[in-house]
Amino acid sequence: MASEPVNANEFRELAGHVLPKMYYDFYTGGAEDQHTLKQNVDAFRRIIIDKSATVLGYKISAPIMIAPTARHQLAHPEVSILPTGAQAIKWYLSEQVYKRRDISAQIVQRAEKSGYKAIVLTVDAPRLGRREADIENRMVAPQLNNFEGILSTDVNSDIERLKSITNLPILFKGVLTHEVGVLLSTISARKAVEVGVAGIVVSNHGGRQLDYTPTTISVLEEVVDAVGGKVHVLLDGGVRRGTDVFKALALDAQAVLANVVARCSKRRTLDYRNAERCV
Ligand SMILES: Cc1cc2nc3c(=O)[nH]c(=O)nc-3n(C[C@H](O)[C@H](O)[C@H](O)COP(=O)(O)O)c2cc1C
Repeated sequence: MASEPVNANEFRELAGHVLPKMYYDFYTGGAEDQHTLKQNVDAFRRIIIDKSATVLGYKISAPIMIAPTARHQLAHPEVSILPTGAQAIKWYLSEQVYKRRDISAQIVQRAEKSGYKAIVLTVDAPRLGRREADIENRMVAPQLNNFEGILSTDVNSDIERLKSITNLPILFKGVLTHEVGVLLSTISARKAVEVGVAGIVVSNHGGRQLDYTPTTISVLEEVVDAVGGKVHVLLDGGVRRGTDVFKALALDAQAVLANVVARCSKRRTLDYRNAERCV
């Protein structure tokens, strides 16, 4: 042990150095051959967690992706350059779809040619959020005057337009609710499934668009339940630690299980390990 103990095993090892053997053995020992005691620990050790996940048919080593963020150049002129050897699976983020099919087609085809594997359509940014710090700092977004009237904000038309120009899977980013209009998001999980997206990102744009929307982690279960396993569900917002990822995964699993239980409710007993039999 190098310095201070950092886990239970190292505390036990330290105790072995400082306690009389009689007391150390009393605290740490088991019955007879101590087989069960060792087996308890070994049983956990034998379980190897495979953290990999599959998204849109691509295997990723952990269920973690990087959310799109604009204007990296404000931090550093070269900061948004992807390393040549990057193993990343890139998805193209589209804030808006253009009313003119040829402009949309041009952009999407460029993304396809550059090896992007999906189109992510941000559905919670028909206009920029009121960011008061930006107002105070006079950090005014460049006006997109040239685009006036050519951007669409109608999700139904957007998805049809996108589908007509690409075979790439399409995801909606910015879904917060299962039903249209129940909460504040313009698009619900059910609607997203209905119009044929491959996945949705539960997101409130990191709280940068509309204040007082629900937190993403609080609506995850409802959304997972609503899509019933038909499309991928991703989440962003407030994820700051690896344990946050596992909390989200746990809620996701809970929602899936609840869904299965609901569908199996007519059965007298439910074998959770074979729950898919009820589906
Ligand atoms: C500086 C910044 C710029 C962003 N730009 C975009 C953007 O252009 N399009 C978009 O869909 N989301 C954008 N987002 C939102 C992120 O994709 C993501 O939804 C959000 O940051 C997640 O919340 P978190 O910051 O708490 O992790 C941006 C976020 C930040 C912090």
